[in-house]
Amino acid sequence: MATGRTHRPANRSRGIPEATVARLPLYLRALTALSERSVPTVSSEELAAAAGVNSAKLRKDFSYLGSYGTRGVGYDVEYLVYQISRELGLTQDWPVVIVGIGNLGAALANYGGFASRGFRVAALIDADPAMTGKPVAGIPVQHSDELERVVRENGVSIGVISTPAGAAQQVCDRLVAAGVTSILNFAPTVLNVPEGVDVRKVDLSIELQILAFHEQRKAGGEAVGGGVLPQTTVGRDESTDQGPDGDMPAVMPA
Ligand SMILES: NC(=O)c1ccc[n+]([C@@H]2O[C@H](COP(=O)([O-])OP(=O)(O)OC[C@H]3O[C@@H](n4cnc5c(N)ncnc54)[C@H](O)[C@@H]3O)[C@@H](O)[C@H]2O)c1
Repeated sequence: MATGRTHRPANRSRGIPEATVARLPLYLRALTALSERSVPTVSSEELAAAAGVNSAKLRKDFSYLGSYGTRGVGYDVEYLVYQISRELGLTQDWPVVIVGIGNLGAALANYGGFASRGFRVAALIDADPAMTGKPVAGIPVQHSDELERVVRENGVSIGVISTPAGAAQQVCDRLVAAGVTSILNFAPTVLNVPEGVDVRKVDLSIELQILAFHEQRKAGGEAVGGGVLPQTTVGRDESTDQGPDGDMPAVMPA
């Protein structure tokens, strides 16, 4: 099996840099909050602050969408919500399957934020026969023997893996063979996937390690190797305010 790509510099269809794609959900979240308050327009500075992103970067990102705002007025909130949703493919419903319904899988299944963003949890799958038929978040868990049928019948293209690390590659292979082309992997292991399959990896312990690094630096001011590190990143949200083409999101390419 071919090794999965770990870096995709630009969005396949429109040449949007991957770092911009990673920030679009942040803009969308901030814009949705404005929309809910019926705010009609927003300046790049206000939106950048709400999204936790630098405003020059925001303007550059929006230029990829062909959205330049109106001088003195700003950006039309509703139109930007529509544009970003369309760009992210959120104007359609995405059935998602979660495999591994333990502590994490159950928490994910119970998370209401997926449905409100167009991700419908179509099925829950677990290898433990004792789990079969048990409802989690109102959805009966199905045995992993059913994985291929469930993927096919629900037209699932996004799979979430929350199994132990040792089972993740095998689960991934079965999901891909069944037709899944995007994987969100929570298991602490690197997955190999064929060309054309996207893997994103979430690892909260890595985020904590990065915070620990900064805590250590704040406490001592000394960098690894004895040199004092530059102060520019202190107080920055490194998951959103990235370097020139740097990308350190909480959800990482696998
Ligand atoms: N990414 C993160 O930030 C993060 C945070 C917490 C946990 N995790 C990881 O998520 C995974 C799940 O953690 P947890 O605490 O929910 O574990 P858990 O033991 O509570 O649940 C794992 C579930 O996977 C099922 N399972 C095992 N093999 C399977 C297979 N082949 N097919 C289908 N289901 C299978 C088990 O029956 C069990 O229900 C672990 O790999 C853990 O390291 C990641």
